[in-house]
Amino acid sequence: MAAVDLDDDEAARAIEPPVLRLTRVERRYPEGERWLEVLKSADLEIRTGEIVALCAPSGAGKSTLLHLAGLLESPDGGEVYLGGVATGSLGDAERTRLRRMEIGFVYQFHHLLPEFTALENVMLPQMIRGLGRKEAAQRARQLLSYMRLEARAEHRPSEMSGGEQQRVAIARAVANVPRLILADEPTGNLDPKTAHYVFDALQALVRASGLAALIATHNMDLAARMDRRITLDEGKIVEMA
Ligand SMILES: Nc1ncnc2c1ncn2[C@@H]1O[C@H](COP(=O)(O)OP(=O)(O)OP(=O)(O)O)[C@@H](O)[C@H]1O
Repeated sequence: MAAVDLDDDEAARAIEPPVLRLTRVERRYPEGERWLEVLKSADLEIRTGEIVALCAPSGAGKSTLLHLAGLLESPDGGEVYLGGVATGSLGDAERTRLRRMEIGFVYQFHHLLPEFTALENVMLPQMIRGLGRKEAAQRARQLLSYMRLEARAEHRPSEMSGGEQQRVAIARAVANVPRLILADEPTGNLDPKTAHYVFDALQALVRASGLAALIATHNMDLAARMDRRITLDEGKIVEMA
């Protein structure tokens, strides 16, 4: 039998469970007297190190998929696994704990707290998880400097550009060392050049920290730079060329 030649990293990745796995996931919403079937037997696997673009027309179910992957909603059928853990049978407290530990969210609008500085915004999720102020500040400074924002650490969101605010939001999303980044149009309100710059920062962080990311975007130039592209077709997840 021919030996398979894998390097150590590849071998480790092949053994470990996918960061995110959906099997035969269903989600429907009531629509008058009927049901709107948004996801119908949707399957997906995302592994460590992968950045996957989610490209689909408006209303196809991108946010629904991100909410299910982020344990913000539960499927009507099928299973969502995070790091190999089947989440369907978990109670609310366990789902919240897993979400806080494993997932970082990035939205189209940064949702930074306006009265806090960039540094404090990145410190906050860590302090909510129980880290001391000093350690949280140290990690926040590291992340901001990784994002080339050290000079903006003491600025409030209103004193920063859109691209800078979004880079702070990315630093905040990874502050608790999650395994998965879920992003909904993270560059949707940025000009094309800034969008690429923000994506560069996100990509570098995902690669450096061994995360995975699922990024909903309408920007096909950005999608082309990601490892894989998926779309939604009649409630199923389909790989794009
Ligand atoms: N809570 C809900 N109750 C009823 N219908 C819903 C609910 N959430 C979403 N929908 C419907 O499900 C479909 C998919 O919505 P979703 O927000 O996932 O799409 P999307 O691809 O993210 O769209 P967009 O790109 O416009 O944000 C839409 O037709 C939407 O109206």
